[in-house]
Amino acid sequence: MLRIAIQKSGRLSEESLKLIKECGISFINSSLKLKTESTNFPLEILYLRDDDIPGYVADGVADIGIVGENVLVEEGMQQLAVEPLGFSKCRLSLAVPKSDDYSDISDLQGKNIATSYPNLLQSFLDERGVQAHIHTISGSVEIAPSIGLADAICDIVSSGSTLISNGLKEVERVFKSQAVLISNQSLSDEKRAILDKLLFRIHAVQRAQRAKYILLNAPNDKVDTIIKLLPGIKSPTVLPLAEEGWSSLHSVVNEDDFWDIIEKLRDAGAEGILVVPIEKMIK
Ligand SMILES: Nc1ncnc2c1ncn2[C@@H]1O[C@H](COP(=O)(O)OP(=O)(O)OP(=O)(O)O)[C@@H](O)[C@H]1O
Ligand SMILES: O=P(O)(O)OC[C@H]1O[C@H](OP(=O)(O)OP(=O)(O)O)[C@H](O)[C@@H]1O
Ligand SMILES: [Mg+2]
Repeated sequence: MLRIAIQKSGRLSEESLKLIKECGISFINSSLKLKTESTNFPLEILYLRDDDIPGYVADGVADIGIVGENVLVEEGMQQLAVEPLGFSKCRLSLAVPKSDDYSDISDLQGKNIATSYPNLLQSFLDERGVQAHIHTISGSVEIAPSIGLADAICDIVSSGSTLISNGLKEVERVFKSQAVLISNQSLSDEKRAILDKLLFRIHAVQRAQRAKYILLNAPNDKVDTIIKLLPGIKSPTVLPLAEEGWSSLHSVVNEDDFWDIIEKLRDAGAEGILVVPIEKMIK
């Protein structure tokens, strides 16, 4: 049995649970139970505060975990990282009151900065030769300038709406983060084998998230031109349509190239283009 620690409630919880479910791992989810066992995979889930997850994984209380890279690096536990998971993307940024004249980082020399990430902030300031007073608080950081607690803040930003609502503007990006899978460094062979199985499933889910299945119809004389437009795929499926002189082409395209390709395909004579999500993709 492998033990995974995930955040009980917060910005990582929903996506962490979704990933586990998309891997075909079932469990009974109750908001009151802080430990559950999967009914069809050797996995036990522990629901914890995110800040505690790296420590528990390092100590072997949990075998693996999902946590923000910002927390992992803040706690000096980068060595536990297995791989990024592509969700809970955000940045750690410095912000000042919107009416401040800010030109560069030297403006923060000697200032008070409130943050929940003192280590990440300290190394950012050190690298730039700026000395400031770091005031560590555990939450509601954006309130600090308006109550006279600090001149600036360093906190998580995603859409930027919390900053705007609190009369602040983002002035420096300190760290880019996303959710990361972490693991204890001395797993037994049995646990390592379960982790490999889980990683195999995670990769299939991740590959599918980036890919779309595309189906289109084209006159036979356009098929060769259209095949050349489909990137990265050696050989798309070509099937004859019931209508004489027409074919149906099936292929997989990357989400990032999607709109670009769709336009080119249409210009090349493709019709009835269907784009369908893919649930799992095994190489
Ligand atoms: N607005 C956001 N958008 C995307 N990701 C975010 C956002 N805010 C935080 N995160 C990421 O999610 C992680 C957890 O954020 P959250 O705000 O839920 O933490 P918390 O309040 O410390 O939770 P806990 O109660 O577990 O200690 C952060 O460390 C960061 O990596
Ligand atoms: O740029 P935005 O999209 O506004 O997101 C940023 C906010 O999100 C996080 O807080 P959260 O809402 O998770 O609450 P918390 O402070 O209680 O953790 C973070 O601490 C910021 O305050
Ligand atoms: Mg926390």
